[in-house]
Amino acid sequence: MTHPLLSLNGIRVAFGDFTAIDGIDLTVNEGELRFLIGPNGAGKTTLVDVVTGRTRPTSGTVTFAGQPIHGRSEHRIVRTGIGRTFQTSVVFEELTVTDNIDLAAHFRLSPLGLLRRRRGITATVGGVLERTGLAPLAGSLAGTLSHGQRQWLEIAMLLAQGPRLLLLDEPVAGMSRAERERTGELLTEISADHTVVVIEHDMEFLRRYARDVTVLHEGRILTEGTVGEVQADPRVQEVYLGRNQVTAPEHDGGDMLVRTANEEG
Ligand SMILES: Nc1ncnc2c1ncn2[C@@H]1O[C@H](COP(=O)(O)OP(=O)(O)OP(=O)(O)O)[C@@H](O)[C@H]1O
Repeated sequence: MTHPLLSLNGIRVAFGDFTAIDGIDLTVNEGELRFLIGPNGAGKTTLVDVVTGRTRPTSGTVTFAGQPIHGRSEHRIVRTGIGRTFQTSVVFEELTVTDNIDLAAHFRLSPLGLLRRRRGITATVGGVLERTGLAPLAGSLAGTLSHGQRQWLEIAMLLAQGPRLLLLDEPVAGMSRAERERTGELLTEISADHTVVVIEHDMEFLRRYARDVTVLHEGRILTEGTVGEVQADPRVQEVYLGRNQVTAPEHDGGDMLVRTANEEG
């Protein structure tokens, strides 16, 4: 049985005269690991911003765990169990890995509660350190971590908040091959007991770790399906290929998608 955890209905977002999201219906079921792809400017981040309350939709509804959440503040939406990472890092560099996770775990406390909290490695923090492979770095300052380790710390901080839905914005951008592999394994493992939505440009990563893929283009859903179905869709190839012919892409994902599709086709 599949249960919808997140449903977007008729979402539209206009910035002045420009329509960034143009009528999107999207359902993510409990336990899914869903990848959201699309060329630069397709509307992926804006869509995630709508879910997290950072951007109010011009029209449409967002339902999470059976409750309408559009119109709620970002703060309240986090408390309903939706966590996200950003393309830019949000860790406290001068704090240790443990302290960063510990602070995230206590995000529901008031400033006074935060000061009075029990510090150190609680069961939640310890569990997250183990799960993300950061236990050996527990006492290291976040500012000294490698790029990959920093990304894992951000995922660890999300996990510590106990969300039901994790939204990850380009988690493997800038990572080495080994770091991408470790991240893929981590996402697969996390998705065993969380629902995860990943925005990603890295097509090799997508091909290895994605189950279901939604392709956005110009603020609309172009297609949805398994990785194989999406790669084989001529409209998807055209969108990426067309874009590559017109402008040099910021990321190499489009090129890789087409190459992959041709290799397999
Ligand atoms: N605050 C804003 N004001 C005006 N236009 C915006 C704003 N935010 C996003 N846009 C525009 O909306 C469109 C969708 O942007 P968005 O960042 O959601 O795309 P994306 O698919 O995440 O792209 P990328 O892969 O480059 O991150 C783009 O044309 C962008 O310039």
